[in-house]
Amino acid sequence: MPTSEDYEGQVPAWCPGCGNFQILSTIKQALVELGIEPWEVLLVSGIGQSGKLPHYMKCHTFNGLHGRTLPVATAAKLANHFLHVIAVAGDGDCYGEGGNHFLHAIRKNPNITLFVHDNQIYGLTKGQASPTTARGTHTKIQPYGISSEPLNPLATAISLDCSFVARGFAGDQEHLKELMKAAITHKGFSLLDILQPCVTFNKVNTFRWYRERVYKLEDEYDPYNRIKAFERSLEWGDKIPNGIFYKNDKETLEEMVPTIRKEPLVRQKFSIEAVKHEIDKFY
Ligand SMILES: Cc1ncc(C[n+]2csc(CCOP(=O)(O)OP(=O)(O)O)c2C)c(N)n1
Repeated sequence: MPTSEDYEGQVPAWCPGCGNFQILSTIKQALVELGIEPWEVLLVSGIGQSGKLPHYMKCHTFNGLHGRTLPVATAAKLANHFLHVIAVAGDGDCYGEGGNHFLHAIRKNPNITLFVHDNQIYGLTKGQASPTTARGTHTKIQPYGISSEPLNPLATAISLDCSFVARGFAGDQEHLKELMKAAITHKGFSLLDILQPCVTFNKVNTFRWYRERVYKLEDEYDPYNRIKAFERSLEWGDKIPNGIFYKNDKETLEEMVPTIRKEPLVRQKFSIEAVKHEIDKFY
């Protein structure tokens, strides 16, 4: 069985008090409790403070371009679907620069896990607005206030019939760990949006601000009811629900590709005849 030390990477270079520390230690705890060995995991990221997370863990890692986390993660999963592929991204990285990929990864439904460190700001580049920044927020380069409506990632994902949609809070690690475990073990594209205070550039959505508002979805809440899930995903303000909002059991991308059903692509011998044979079957 793996231990947390097996996953130990470099010392993080984040600001003291950053919510990313809790996310990092919770990912390690979740993987250890699931009995997943470091060599069975691929962590993929783009660019940002959150994008640095794979450097701080010892497992397979890929640090790609800003916004391109999901195409890399999807390709890796198709190449070796025996790996647990976990993509980590910031709200800017995933919903802004990578917004197009976010929509289409949900539609494709590869069996990968996505953790979004949602601090409602661009952290690495020092505090510009991201797609989840509240309307009217003032930043150093948006002194008149943000004019755009914030993107609601959960509502967007549910509207696209995403296979698993959840939200957690970096300040409640026990609950976050259970959500991470559920997301990793779910078969299908799993989104876990994580409320992650940025102590340096977001002075509004602080740990205290969240603690006063977050609550867990009720035990009797049914995550298979898509319409109810959509309604709950719109709740934001004085009360912010966390938990598993929605899930379904639909077929994954890998299951729909007949050539990799039995054996991952990386373990197959490449032969042009075999490829021609597969193509001929369809035409
Ligand atoms: C294509 C491209 N556009 C812009 C940048 C500059 N850039 C690097 S990180 C970043 C924002 C990161 O914010 P977010 O994804 O929310 O992550 P955080 O740092 O808050 O964790 C930007 C705009 C870049 N590296 N590449």
